[in-house]
Amino acid sequence: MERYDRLSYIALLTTGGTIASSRDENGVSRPGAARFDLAAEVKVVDLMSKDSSSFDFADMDRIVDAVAEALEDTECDGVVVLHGTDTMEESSLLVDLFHDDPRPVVFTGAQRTSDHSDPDGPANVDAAVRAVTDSANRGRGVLVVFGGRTLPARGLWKCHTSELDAFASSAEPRTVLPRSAIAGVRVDIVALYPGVDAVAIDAYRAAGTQGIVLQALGSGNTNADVVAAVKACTAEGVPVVVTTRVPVGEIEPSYGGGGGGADLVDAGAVFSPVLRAGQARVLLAAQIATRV
Ligand SMILES: NC(=O)C[C@H](N)C(=O)O
Repeated sequence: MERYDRLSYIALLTTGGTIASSRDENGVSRPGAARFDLAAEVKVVDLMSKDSSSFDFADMDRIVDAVAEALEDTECDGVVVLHGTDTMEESSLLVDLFHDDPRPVVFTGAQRTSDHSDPDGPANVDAAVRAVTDSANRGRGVLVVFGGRTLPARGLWKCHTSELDAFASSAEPRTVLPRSAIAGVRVDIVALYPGVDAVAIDAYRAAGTQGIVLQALGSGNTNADVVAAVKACTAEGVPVVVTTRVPVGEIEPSYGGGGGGADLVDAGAVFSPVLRAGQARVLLAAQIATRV
């Protein structure tokens, strides 16, 4: 039986977000430093102090590298990452895609600023630290502990703008990729809607996109103009991944008729069975970066 009764220390990486933010006299939130009293031995690494909605792939690479660096120390029992909620689904997935170590990596953050009269950050950090020290979480990949829930990063999406349990997840099986930076990889998301034309897809293709994620309708459907534009992309070797704007349920190519999911597959697109657009984009970028 695996022994896990020793607590050396936990690495706590801070990146900004609401958990580290306070509000000015106009009620506008801005990130500062995140500090907590914790009943565990914690080594704090201040990586960034940004709202996560302004993160780019280079920022996410920095988090991946910092997690890997923390885990190089065998005395480190696991990592907690404090992160804004807006793009937690992207960063936590990217770390998970490369995380080949049984020690837990747990993301958390907050919906309320640190100067709120009843902030949610302290309880979330406390729960995240406890999750890292829980031997049951070894080998589960990257987790998000937030608002009383413990969720796998793979399949995560932010499902509420203000509720304290802001996330949901539809986990899919983990496969781990060789670690590679994704900064510089260009993958674009195209939102589809009734009457959409090929302008956005053609513009991204002209801009040199390396991959396109379609946020399609229903179980993965659109119209014939989009199918033709997808065919032009895949003919040039630009991969196209189909997701949906519907938050829950499987995505599958079950319709024909010229613009259905089956037509998209005939045009060379591939379906993302579970991941929605934000995470499908990160997965495609990582696959392009690692040339899987
Ligand atoms: N609740 C939050 O953390 C939202 C914030 N805009 C962020 O993602 O950094």
